[in-house]
Amino acid sequence: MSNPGTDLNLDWFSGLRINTPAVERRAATLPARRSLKKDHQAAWLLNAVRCIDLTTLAGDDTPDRVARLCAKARQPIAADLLDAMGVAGLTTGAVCVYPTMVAPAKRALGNSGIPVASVATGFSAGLMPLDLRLAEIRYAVDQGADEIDIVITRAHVLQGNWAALYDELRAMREACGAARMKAILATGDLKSLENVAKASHVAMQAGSDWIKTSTGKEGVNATLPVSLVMVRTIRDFHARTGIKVGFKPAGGLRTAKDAISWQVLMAEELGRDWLAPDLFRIGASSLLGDIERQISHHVTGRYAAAHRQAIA
Ligand SMILES: O=C[C@H](O)COP(=O)(O)O
Repeated sequence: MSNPGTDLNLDWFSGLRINTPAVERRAATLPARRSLKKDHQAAWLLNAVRCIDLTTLAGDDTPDRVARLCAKARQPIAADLLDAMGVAGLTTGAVCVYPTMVAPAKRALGNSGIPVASVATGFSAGLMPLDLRLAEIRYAVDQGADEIDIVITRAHVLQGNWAALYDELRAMREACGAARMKAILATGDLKSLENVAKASHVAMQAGSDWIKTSTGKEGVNATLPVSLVMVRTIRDFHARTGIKVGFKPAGGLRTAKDAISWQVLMAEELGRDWLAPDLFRIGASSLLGDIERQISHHVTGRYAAAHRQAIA
């Protein structure tokens, strides 16, 4: 189901103030919370795997590297470990690549049903004329992308130009056609939590299916305080419209502990519906290795040698 969006409603956030110390305090408690932690840790790690957008966004990406990544997306955890846990058919949520790598990814994923996400709109800075950014979206869709991860114009946020932000996002949404859209806010560039919340509102009003923290290329990428602010705007948007928008933290998530912390955030702030790949993705290039290590430890009681785990 995709988000049809709403008109631009500035009054939903014009008086918005954020108590930063309170947000930071609340975020700091999340990694230690018990709700999802100990008992079912392996199950939560498996759930994180099915929500990963397994990503390669490097200048030296090649079709071969993308094919290896896709093989990992199809079989993210060693078969013997999954057998031991009685789990079958586990894949990552998607594979995320640059537009010219969409076709190799589609080929490698075949009929696995795993979606291909493409970044577009002049990733990662987005500083290109709008018609070229829209053309890039259409190219990626034409190549077979199922999901498009766009970047916003940070200047629109920094200048409080909400109508311009809304209009560009609407045009991007339109260019996506049937593909689902993730709006990357690049929160590390937005200067304040108020700006993060306001940009989140506008992105949802303009019809984003997920809002995403970061490109992985900003100086500061996904953090728990920023994520808390974003998921609370998702909650607010849902309360006002009945529409469920997804969340994608991305950039710098590398450990199984990170995967648990962000799932605790989703469960506590939004509820269990937001723990499925339709509404939750983790954008990560190097998280899977640590998750596999922890699952291996869970199954065998010891840590596997690094060479046993395929590169994620
Ligand atoms: O969208 C995904 C990010 O580029 C991933 O960032 P990462 O390489 O820090 O995991």
